[in-house]
Amino acid sequence: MTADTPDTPILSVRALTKTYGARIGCEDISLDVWPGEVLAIVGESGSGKTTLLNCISARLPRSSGEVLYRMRDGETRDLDDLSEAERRFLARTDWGFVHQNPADGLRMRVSAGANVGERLMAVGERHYGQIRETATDWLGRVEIASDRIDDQPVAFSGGMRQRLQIARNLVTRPRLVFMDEPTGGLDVSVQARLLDLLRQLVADLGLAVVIVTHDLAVARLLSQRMIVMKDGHVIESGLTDRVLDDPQHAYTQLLVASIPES
Ligand SMILES: Nc1ncnc2c1ncn2[C@@H]1O[C@H](COP(=O)(O)OP(=O)(O)OP(=O)(O)O)[C@@H](O)[C@H]1O
Repeated sequence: MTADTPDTPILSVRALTKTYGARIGCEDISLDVWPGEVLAIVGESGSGKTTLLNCISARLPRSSGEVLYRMRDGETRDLDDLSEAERRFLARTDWGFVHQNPADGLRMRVSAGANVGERLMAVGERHYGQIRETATDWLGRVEIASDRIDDQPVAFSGGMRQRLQIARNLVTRPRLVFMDEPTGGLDVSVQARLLDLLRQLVADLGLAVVIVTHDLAVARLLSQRMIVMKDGHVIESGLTDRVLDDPQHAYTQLLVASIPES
C-alpha cells in the first residue's frame, strides 16, 4: 500500500540553496511535487536547473534548505536524515533518474535485458524466467523489438538507448522520476516519438515527475506545472498552460516568444 494521496506532496523543497564557492548554483528555492503530477523546471543554460534537480534528488549535497520526501509508509523524512543505505534503496526502488545521455544511466556493455533485469534484482526479484519475461514486456512497452533483448546498448541508436534507459527506470514502478533533458541529444523526429511515449507511460503509471528542460515545447507537452529559473532563482511558476499562454515576467515572455510556431 502506498500513502500517495493527492492532497499531500510527495516531495517538498524548502529554501534550498546551493553555492559553488562564491558562485550561486540556485538560491532559496521552494517547491512541492504532488503525486501523479509532472513538474517542469525550465530556463536557459546556466540558470541552475541541473543544480536544483541534483540537489532535490540527493545526488548533490545542498548548502542549505530542506528536501522532505514522503516515504511509502506515509512518513515524511528529510533526505539529510536518511542513512546512505536508505538513500541508495530509495534511488533503486522509489525513484528513477533519466539522464540526458543514456550512457550515464545504462550499462553499455551488458545486454538490454540485463539492463532492465538488474533493477528488478535490486528490489529482490530472483526468478530468472520471471525477470526475463518482465524485461521482455518492458522492452515492448518502449518499442524495442524482443529479438534485441540480448544485444548491448552500444549497438543501439540514440533513441533506442534512451527508450531502454526509460524502461530500466520504470520497471520497478518508482513513485517519483527525475529527468534531465531526456530528449536533449536526439533528432527532432526521434524526440517527438519519445515524448509521445513518455507522456503515455507517465499517464499510465500515474508517475510524479520532475523534468528539467530548456525546451518549452517539451514542458508544454509533458507537464502540468512549471517553474521558470533565471540566474539561480525561480522567477515565475504556475500551471504550464497559464505560464506559457500568459507569462507574467518579462524574461518568461522572452522565452515564450522564442518558441517556434508549430
Ligand atoms: N560543479 C560546478 N562548479 C562550479 N560551478 C558550477 C558547477 N556546476 C554548475 N555551476 C554553476 O552553477 C550555475 C548553474 O548551473 P547549472 O548547470 O545548474 O545550470 P543549468 O540551467 O542546468 O544549465 P545547462 O542547461 O547548461 O546544464 C552556473 O553558473 C554554473 O556555472
